[in-house]
Amino acid sequence: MPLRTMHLDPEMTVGQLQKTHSISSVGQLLPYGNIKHTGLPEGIEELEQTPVEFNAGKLDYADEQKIYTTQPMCFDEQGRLVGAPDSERTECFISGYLKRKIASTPNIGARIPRPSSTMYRISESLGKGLGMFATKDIPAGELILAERPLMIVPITATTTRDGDIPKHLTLHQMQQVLLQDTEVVYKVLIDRLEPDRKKAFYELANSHLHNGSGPILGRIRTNGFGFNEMRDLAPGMCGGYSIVCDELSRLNHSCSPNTFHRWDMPSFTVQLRAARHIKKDEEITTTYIDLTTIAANRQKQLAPYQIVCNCTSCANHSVSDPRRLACINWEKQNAGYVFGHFDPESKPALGPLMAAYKTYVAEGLEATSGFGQVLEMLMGSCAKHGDVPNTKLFAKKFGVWKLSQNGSAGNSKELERLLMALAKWMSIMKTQQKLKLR
Ligand SMILES: C[S@@+](CC[C@H](N)C(=O)[O-])C[C@H]1O[C@@H](n2cnc3c(N)ncnc32)[C@H](O)[C@@H]1O
Repeated sequence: MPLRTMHLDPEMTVGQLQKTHSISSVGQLLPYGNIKHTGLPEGIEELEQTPVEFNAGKLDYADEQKIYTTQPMCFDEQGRLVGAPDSERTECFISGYLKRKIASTPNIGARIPRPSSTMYRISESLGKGLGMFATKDIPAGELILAERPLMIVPITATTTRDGDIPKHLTLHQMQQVLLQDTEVVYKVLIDRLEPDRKKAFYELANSHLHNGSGPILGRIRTNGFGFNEMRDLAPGMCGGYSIVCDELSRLNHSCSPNTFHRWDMPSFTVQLRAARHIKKDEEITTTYIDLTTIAANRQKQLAPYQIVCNCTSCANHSVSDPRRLACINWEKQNAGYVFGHFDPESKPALGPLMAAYKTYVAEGLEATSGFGQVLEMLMGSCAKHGDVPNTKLFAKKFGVWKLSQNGSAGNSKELERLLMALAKWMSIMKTQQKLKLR
């Protein structure tokens, strides 16, 4: 069972805990809220950071070895390794496994995609600090921003004390040691950031002021994104990473977010796209949590961010909860659905599909995979029923949804391909129907 889900006695000692768990697994148990005794316990000296070697081209590390590295690697026309420009460098503390995975990505260090124009401003958002707002109408699927992160670090607290933590410390004290050590380990990265990027990092919000996290870790915990593509998947490792950006860190949470975000390995960027039409001056939002649950559970998930959400769904939970439950049930009924494998021989009833579509839209859940599923099934079902206008309509919507998930640069091209494939499929079906009629 992951340590995170266990109820451990904070007064249990390190010696007792080590019988069943590794020290590093305690780093996953980051405390939040107001903690009484923070800082290094008496008698524990501050961690001394040993000199750090940076070697961009070196790859022969053990999978689990954690290394400091500046990414992404970029190559000149002759194929020689050159760094990215200062303002486009990401400072990382990652495993040897992940460094190799990044290095083996085709076209790594690709150009950062640029949106067609500037579409947002950062300004005050009532009761939420700063936020991101649309400066024009943004159509669904549009790229709003692609940003190379400031830093990438493990999601857990980290130490280089290696087994040197006294056995008499309590779990709570040990957490505090790990939090302090993490600050020392990550300071190396922050000090390597180009001055404007370093300033941008320290200007980020920090909602972890009273739990023992230092100014660096507090900001990382407040602002980091996590992505499946950036995980340690080598045997025996399951570590996730926290990816901290500058502008994208200003995205506030909503339980009905109007954007998708994804990690694009070749350009080494986090990419933000509109999940539905966003009106000028509307706040641009993302989600920090799992959306497919009722308001009370969402509030629990938001507690570590010190957020009491008052989005429309939370504020009107008596109306919203039944709709969310309908979406959750729909996803359960269709669990195991594989995109692109819609069975043209099946003829799902249009009524329940249209009802599911309307519920997702009413709940503002366009950014979920369930919504993509509804769109693809609707597209197929309309085609099967010979409803050409609605097939086109849902094919277009599904194309936009898919684009936002996959993020290929040429949006109209991908859509065109999808429509052509669909047209071909419909003409085959028409021919089949004709053959049946004869
Ligand atoms: C990633 S930052 C977002 C940007 C932040 N508002 C700022 O000023 O830089 C996360 C923090 O913003 C605030 N926040 C984000 N979404 C919120 C919401 N829906 N309601 C209240 N506060 C929110 C919380 O303080 C949270 O810890």
